[in-house]
Amino acid sequence: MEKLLIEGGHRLGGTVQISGAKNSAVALIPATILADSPVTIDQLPDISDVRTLCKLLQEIGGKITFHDNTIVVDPREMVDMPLPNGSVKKLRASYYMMGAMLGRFHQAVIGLPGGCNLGPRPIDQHIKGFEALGARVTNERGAIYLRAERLHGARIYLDVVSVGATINILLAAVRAEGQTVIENAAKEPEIIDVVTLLTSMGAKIKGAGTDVIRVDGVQELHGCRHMIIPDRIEAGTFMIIGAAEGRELLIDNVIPQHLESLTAKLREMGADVQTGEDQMLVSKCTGQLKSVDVKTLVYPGFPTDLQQPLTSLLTQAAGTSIITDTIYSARFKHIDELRRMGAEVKVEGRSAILGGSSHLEGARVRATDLRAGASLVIAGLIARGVTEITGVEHIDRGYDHLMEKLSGIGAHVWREQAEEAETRENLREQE
Ligand SMILES: CC(=O)N[C@H]1[C@@H](OP(=O)(O)OP(=O)(O)OC[C@H]2O[C@@H](n3ccc(=O)[nH]c3=O)[C@H](O)[C@@H]2O)O[C@H](CO)[C@@H](O)[C@@H]1O
Ligand SMILES: C=C(OP(=O)(O)O)C(=O)O
Repeated sequence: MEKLLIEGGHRLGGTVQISGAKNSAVALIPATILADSPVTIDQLPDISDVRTLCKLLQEIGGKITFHDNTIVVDPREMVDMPLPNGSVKKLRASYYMMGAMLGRFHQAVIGLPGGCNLGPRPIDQHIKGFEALGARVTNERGAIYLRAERLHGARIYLDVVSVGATINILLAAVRAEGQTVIENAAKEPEIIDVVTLLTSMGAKIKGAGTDVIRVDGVQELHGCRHMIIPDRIEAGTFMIIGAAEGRELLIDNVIPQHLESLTAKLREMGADVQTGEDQMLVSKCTGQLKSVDVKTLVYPGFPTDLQQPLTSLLTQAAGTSIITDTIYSARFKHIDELRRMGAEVKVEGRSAILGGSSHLEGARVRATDLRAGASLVIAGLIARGVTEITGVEHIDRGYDHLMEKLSGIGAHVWREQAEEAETRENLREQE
C-alpha cells in the first residue's frame, strides 16, 4: 500500500482542471444497463469507483471500450448475473446495480454496498421505492434479492431526502408500465445529470431538480452520447485549497452555481473568490481568515461532502467556528487526525467546534474515508513540515490524479510505499 506525503506551507497558483463528477459517473455507468444499444460517456473521471463499476458491468457481460476519458458501454449481451459479494462491497454506488438490473431484467441479486463509513447509511427508501414499483425484496445474508413479475408506476414519497434512493427509483421506473411520481425527491445536480442521460436514451421524465419528479415509463431505451458534469466536490476541494494557500488559483471546468453555498462561506471568511462562466479564481485573503458557522444540508445547502475539507480551513480562522453535519451522524473521523497535527477542535454530537488560529505541524495521519482524506491533504498543505497520509485508497476512490493536479499548482507532494507496519494497521482498520 502507498502513502501520500505533503510538505506544507507553499503558496499555490496556476490552473487546475476539474474532472467529471464522481457521483454522476457512478450512476451513469449502471444506467447504461437499461439501453438496447451502446452508450458513450465523456469526461469520465479516472477514479477507482469508476473502475470498480466498469468491472461490475463486465462481470454481467457488458462490453466496454476505453479511450482517454471516454467509455463506450455495449449493454446488449448483459445478463442478470447475481453479484452478492466481491466488488459491490468496495463502493457505495454499487446500489445502482439494483435499480438498473431490476429495470432491465425484472430481477437482481446485489450485495449490500460499501462506501465511506459515516455512521448508519440505510437503504430502506430505495427498497420502499422498488416495492412500490412491484418488486419483492428480501435481504438474505447481506445480499438484496429483487424480483418482479412486472414493474408498474407508483406514487412514492421519500421519508428522507436521498440522492441514492431518488436515482435508484428513477432507474427502476423508466421502463416500468405507467407513471411514477417521486415526491420529496433529492435535487442535487447529479440527479439532473442522470435524468439528462436517461432522457437522451428515450426516457420521459419531468421535474428533475425539483422535489417532485414524474416518470412516464417507456418500453425501450436506446444508446446515446453523454458528457458528465464537472465534479462540484472536487472543485470545492480546490476552492478550499485556494482559500488556504492560493495565489490566484484558477479552477477550470466548474459550474459556479453548483457551489454557491461554499462560495458564500469562503467570502464570509474573507477569501477572494471570483466567478466566471465555467471558471473560478480563488486567493487566500491578505489578513487572517474569519471564523464562520456552517451547517450541512441537502442541495442547494452546504454539501456534507465538503464538511470535512472545510474543517481544515476553519482551523486557520480567527475565533471559534462551529460546523454541524445534519446529514450523517458520524462524519468526524478526520477530527482526531487533525488534532494530531495541532488543530484545536472537539466534537460535540453532530458538531465540530474549532478554536481557530491553530498552528498545524506535519504528522503521520490516516485517511479513514474519502473526504477525511481530502481534509488531511488540505491540512498537510497548510502545515509546517511533512505530513504522511495512509489510507490513500479512500482518496483514490474519488479524486482523479490528485497528486498530479496538486503538483501542477506548485504543491510539494509525492507518494511512497507505506511501511509494512503502516500497511498492517491500515488493513486492520478496514476490517
Ligand atoms: C455515490 C453518491 O452519490 N454518494 C453521495 C450520496 O450518498 P447516498 O446516496 O448514500 O446519500 P443519501 O442522500 O441517500 O443519504 C442522505 C441521508 O439519508 C439517509 N438515508 C438514505 C437512504 C435511505 O434509504 N435511508 C436513509 O435513511 C442516509 O443515512 C443519510 O443520512 O449522497 C450523499 C448526500 O449528499 C453524499 O454524501 C454522497 O457523496
Ligand atoms: C460519501 C461519499 O462517497 P460515497 O457515498 O461513495 O461513500 C463522498 O463522495 O463524499
